[in-house]
Amino acid sequence: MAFDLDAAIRKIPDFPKPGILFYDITSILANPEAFSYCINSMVETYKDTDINAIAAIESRGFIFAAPLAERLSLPLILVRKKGKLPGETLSKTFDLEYGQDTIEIHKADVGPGQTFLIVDDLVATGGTLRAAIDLLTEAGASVKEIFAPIGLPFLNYSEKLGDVPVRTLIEYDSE
Ligand SMILES: O=P(O)(O)OC[C@H]1O[C@H](OP(=O)(O)OP(=O)(O)O)[C@H](O)[C@@H]1O
Ligand SMILES: Nc1ncnc2[nH]cnc12
Repeated sequence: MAFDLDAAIRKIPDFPKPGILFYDITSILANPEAFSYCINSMVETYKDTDINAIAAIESRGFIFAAPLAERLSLPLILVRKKGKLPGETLSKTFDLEYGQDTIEIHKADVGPGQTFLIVDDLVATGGTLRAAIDLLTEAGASVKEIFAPIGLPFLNYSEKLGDVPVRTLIEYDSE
């Protein structure tokens, strides 16, 4: 029988703002079987593909991307919130489900010849991932696919990400 990932995800109503149902991945991390299920599913999916680099979205995306990069022996590039990377950066500001943010990458670590998988924990509006795709593309790399364990397709992320396939382990239909 397939692993019951839904049962491993804590749902918190009205966090961080009224009307938002928060899908909390800390309950996956606190459950070794659930976390292994996520990482092993990713390894099986991407082990024989032509991706040659992984981009991880701060901060919860780092947790899922790092074990995958290590298991597949691929370079791991951090997409960080503004002001955290010490070297020369490219940056992008974008809208979130609940606010606005700016992300950055190190210019020196990304370039032509790289075919990226972008990893995050959850896709909501797709704003973060759209900004990450644009950054990596501006740097000369290409983005082959997006992976996040959780997807919220009712927030219409495919409108923003239609040109890049999104793979998830579980999707929720409404809040
Ligand atoms: O699809 P979107 O509407 O862009 O939203 C999804 C993003 O929002 C959350 O990150 P958040 O900015 O809350 O940061 P965190 O991982 O550091 O908590 C989540 O981890 C995704 O990165
Ligand atoms: N509803 C949600 N739950 C958890 N993380 C999120 N990031 C953006 N929207 C979210």
